[in-house]
Amino acid sequence: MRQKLSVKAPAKINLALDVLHKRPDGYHEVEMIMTNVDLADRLELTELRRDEIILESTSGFVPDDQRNLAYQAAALLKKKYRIKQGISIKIDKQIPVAAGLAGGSSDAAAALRGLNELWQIGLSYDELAELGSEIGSDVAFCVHGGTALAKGRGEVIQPLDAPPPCWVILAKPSIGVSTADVYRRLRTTEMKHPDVKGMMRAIEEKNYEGICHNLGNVLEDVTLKLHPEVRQIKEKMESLGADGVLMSGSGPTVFGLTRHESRMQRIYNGLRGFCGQVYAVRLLGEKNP
Ligand SMILES: C[C@@](CO)(OP(=O)(O)O)[C@H](O)COP(=O)(O)OP(=O)(O)OC[C@H]1O[C@@H](n2ccc(N)nc2=O)[C@H](O)[C@@H]1O
Ligand SMILES: Nc1ncnc2c1ncn2[C@@H]1O[C@H](COP(=O)(O)OP(=O)(O)O)[C@@H](O)[C@H]1O
Repeated sequence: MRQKLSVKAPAKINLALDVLHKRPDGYHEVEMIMTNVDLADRLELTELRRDEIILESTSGFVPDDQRNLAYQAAALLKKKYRIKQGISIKIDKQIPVAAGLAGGSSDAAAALRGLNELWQIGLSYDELAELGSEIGSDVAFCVHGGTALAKGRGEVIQPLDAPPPCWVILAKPSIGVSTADVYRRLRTTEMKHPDVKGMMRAIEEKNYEGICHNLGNVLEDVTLKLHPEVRQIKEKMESLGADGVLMSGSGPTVFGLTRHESRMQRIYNGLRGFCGQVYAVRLLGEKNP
C-alpha cells in the first residue's frame, strides 16, 4: 500500500509588522507578530514508486513545477536526506495567492511537516523551520504555526500565547502585490513604528482591546500609495464597525477584527460585492499539532 498523508496549511496575518533597518544582504530586519487564521490550503501527499516530484493544485494562479514552494520543500528534503522515493503533492488551494497571507510559505511548511513524517526523517520543528527558511522568510513561522514574534528576516521565532478568540474578516481586492517590490519602496527613515512590545503585552494579558489598539504595519503606507483601493477597503471595514483594521504583510489583504457574530455578518455582507474576495474566519492562534 502506498503511504498517504493529508496536511493542513493555514494562512497567517501580521498583527504587528515593524522594520528596523535594511541589512547588507538586501533583506530587512523585522519584528513581526504573526498568528494563524482558520483559512487553510490542504496538501495531499502520496508516495510514488518512481523517484520524481509531481505537483498539482486546484488554482490556476500557482506554478505546478519547481517554482512552487511546496515542490521546493520536497526537493530540499529529498536532496538533504537522500530520499529515493517519489512524491505526489496535491494542493487544494483555498488561500488567495500573493495576498500577504503566506499561502505559499504555509504550503512549503506543510510539505516539510508532512514529508518529515511520511519519510520518517525525525526532524524537530526547529530543524524543519531552519531548513524552511532557505525557501522563504515566512516558512519558519508556518512550520510552528500558532502565534509568534518573528525577528531577523522573519526566521527567528519566539512562540507566544494564543490571542483571545475573535472573528477575522479578510478582504482581498483583485490585485496581487509583490513582497520584494513593497520592501524595495519602503523608506526606513520615514516610518511610524508600531508598538510591538505593547502588542505582545496585550496578547499575554488576553486583552482584546489592547490588541486592536496596537495593530500596526510599516508596509501599509507603501501598498496604500500603490493601490488606493486598499485604503478604500480599510475605510469601509472601519465604517462597518470592525474594532481594529490593518493590512496583512505586504498586502493587499486587509483584515478586520470583531468579537460579535452579528457584527461579523454586517462587515462580511457590507464588503461582498465591494471587494474581490471576502472571508469571515476565526483566529486559530494555537501551534500546529
Ligand atoms: C511581508 C511578509 C510579512 O510576513 O509577508 P508576505 O506579505 O509576503 O505574506 C514577509 O516579511 C515576507 O516573507 P516572504 O514572502 O517569505 O519573503 P521572501 O520570499 O523571503 O522574500 C521575498 C523578497 O522580499 C524582501 N524581503 C523579505 C523579507 C525580509 N525580511 N526583508 C526583505 O527585504 C526581499 O527582497 C526578498 O527577495
Ligand atoms: N504553493 C504556492 N502557493 C501560492 N503561491 C505560490 C506557491 N508556490 C509558489 N508561489 C508563488 O509565490 C508568490 C507569492 O505567493 P503567496 O505565498 O500566496 O503570497 P504572499 O507572499 O503575499 O503571502 C506567488 O506569486 C506565487 O506564484
